[in-house]
Amino acid sequence: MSEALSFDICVIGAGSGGLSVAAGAAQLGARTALIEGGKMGGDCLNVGCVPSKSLIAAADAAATGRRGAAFGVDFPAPMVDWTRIRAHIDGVIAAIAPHDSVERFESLGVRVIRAWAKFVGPNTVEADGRRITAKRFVLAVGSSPAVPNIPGLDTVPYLTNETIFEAAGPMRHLLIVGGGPIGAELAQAHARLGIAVTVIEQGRLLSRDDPALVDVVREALQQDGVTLQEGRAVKRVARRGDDVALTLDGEEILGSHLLVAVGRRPNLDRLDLAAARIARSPRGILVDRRLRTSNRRIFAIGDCADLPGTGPLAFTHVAGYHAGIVIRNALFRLPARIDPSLVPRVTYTDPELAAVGLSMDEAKARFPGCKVFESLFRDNDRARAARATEGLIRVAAAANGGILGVAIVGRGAGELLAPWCLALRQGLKLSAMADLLLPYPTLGEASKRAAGQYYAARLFGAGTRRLVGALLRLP
Ligand SMILES: Cc1cc2nc3c(=O)[nH]c(=O)nc-3n(C[C@H](O)[C@H](O)[C@H](O)COP(=O)(O)OP(=O)(O)OC[C@H]3O[C@@H](n4cnc5c(N)ncnc54)[C@H](O)[C@@H]3O)c2cc1C
Ligand SMILES: NC(=O)c1ccc[n+]([C@@H]2O[C@H](COP(=O)([O-])OP(=O)(O)OC[C@H]3O[C@@H](n4cnc5c(N)ncnc54)[C@H](O)[C@@H]3O)[C@@H](O)[C@H]2O)c1
Repeated sequence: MSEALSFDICVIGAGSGGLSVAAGAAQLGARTALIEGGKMGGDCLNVGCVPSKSLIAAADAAATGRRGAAFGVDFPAPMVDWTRIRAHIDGVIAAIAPHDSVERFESLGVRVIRAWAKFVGPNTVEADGRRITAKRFVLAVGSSPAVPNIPGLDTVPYLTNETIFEAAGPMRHLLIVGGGPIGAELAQAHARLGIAVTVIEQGRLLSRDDPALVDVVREALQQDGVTLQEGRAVKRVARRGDDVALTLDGEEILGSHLLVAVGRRPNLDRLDLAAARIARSPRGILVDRRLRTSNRRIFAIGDCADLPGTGPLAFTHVAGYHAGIVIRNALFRLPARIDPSLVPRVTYTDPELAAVGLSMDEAKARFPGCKVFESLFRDNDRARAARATEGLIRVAAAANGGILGVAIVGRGAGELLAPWCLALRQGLKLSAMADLLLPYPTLGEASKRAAGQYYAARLFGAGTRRLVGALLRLP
């Protein structure tokens, strides 16, 4: 007979979302179980954010030499040693891994079970031959790379985010299907490390972002040597000797390696959701803004959750945000709800592309008096000194100065977004940013400059001039 275990809260999936819930619940005194079938740390640590940002850092080092020429400092062409790059990536993962380890979670009082979990009833799962019941379950099972239905794809070897980092090495020509964040980041990183790269995107590059800002990224990718085929679909895939051949309306492109990066699908196949009466959509487990599933004792968070009416929000910080909402709902019985409009995102190309709040078009459509203010990096003295003038900040504001959305492209855009995230979260107006006293010269002054435009028309308008004129006439 299988062992029976009972908990206050049982978390399935030890990735960004599940680990946060389990750590929080155990430290609040709840009897907590954490079930993980794959690697502790999930996608972000093992095959997502951490290895990708580590590879990008190596690629940035390779690009530094080229940037030097603009200042009169010349470097020899970079020598790329892929064995050491792989060791660097593995080293970063290994340095973070203890934080996500079984040992750490057991030391916090969590019962960690290394097995795949499957529902056998509305409040019972089975894992590793044990029956586990809990008052609350949290599903944090993440997502996997989607595989497009392209004839011939199953006849060739192809890479995904799950295999590309361990395969990191010299490649003659990397073909990437998909120009979303994964395609764009990895295309630039590989190109900077000396590999020929072609991206085939059926729509446009980074289609969720402001087209004018994406233009700046597109230009940078092309300067790094990436060939972009936008608005083109792959009709067929075939082997040509050692190469992979992609057919796009008549033309054939040959490459030595193929990376598929066309989006995600939720990891739901193993769970038997029907046994727990949990409703799902093709995009994931259906949740409300409290992250409750159709079974009110079960929550779903992170990449596997689908909140109708919002686009995909597959980010590590979203999984962490969800975890905090679930802790409040499940343990404190507070009706906490997520606010998807506060979710920021950064694509770590160089220059970076960052955004929070409404897009400029959404803001104009939803707020009739909305105005968009823009500040260019080329007008910022720090950007000029660093010769990093390709960038801009756009801010959409309501007629009363309320901040509706911000989008930034440029060096360090992700860091520049932080004060805007704070402003949106706190419901601050543009005056808060315009009033800031900032050190000179910093890139942050570009944000202040964008905000200041809202007041410039009023400050230097006829009314203020009349007032100052009257005051000047006083003795
Ligand atoms: C290449 C790449 C780069 C990325 N870069 C960034 C970035 O820079 N910034 C950012 O914010 N986001 C980034 N992301 C997205 C980020 O990795 C995910 O949004 C995040 O990992 C989602 O966390 P999660 O907890 O929902 O799922 P995961 O981290 O995927 O964890 C889910 C876990 O559940 C386990 N599991 C699944 N089913 C079961 C089951 N039945 N029983 C037991 N265990 C199960 C899995 O093995 C997995 O370990 C990137 C993603 C990729 C692929
Ligand atoms: N910096 C970050 O935060 C970061 C980085 C990487 C990934 N992520 C997360 O991971 C998610 C997945 O990333 P992604 O880039 O795989 O997915 P995505 O859905 O964001 O982009 C996929 C792209 O592939 C294109 N596409 C789909 N089918 C195609 C086909 N048959 N041929 C050509 N193009 C095709 C789509 O038009 C789309 O532009 C992201 O949405 C994001 O949430 C985040």
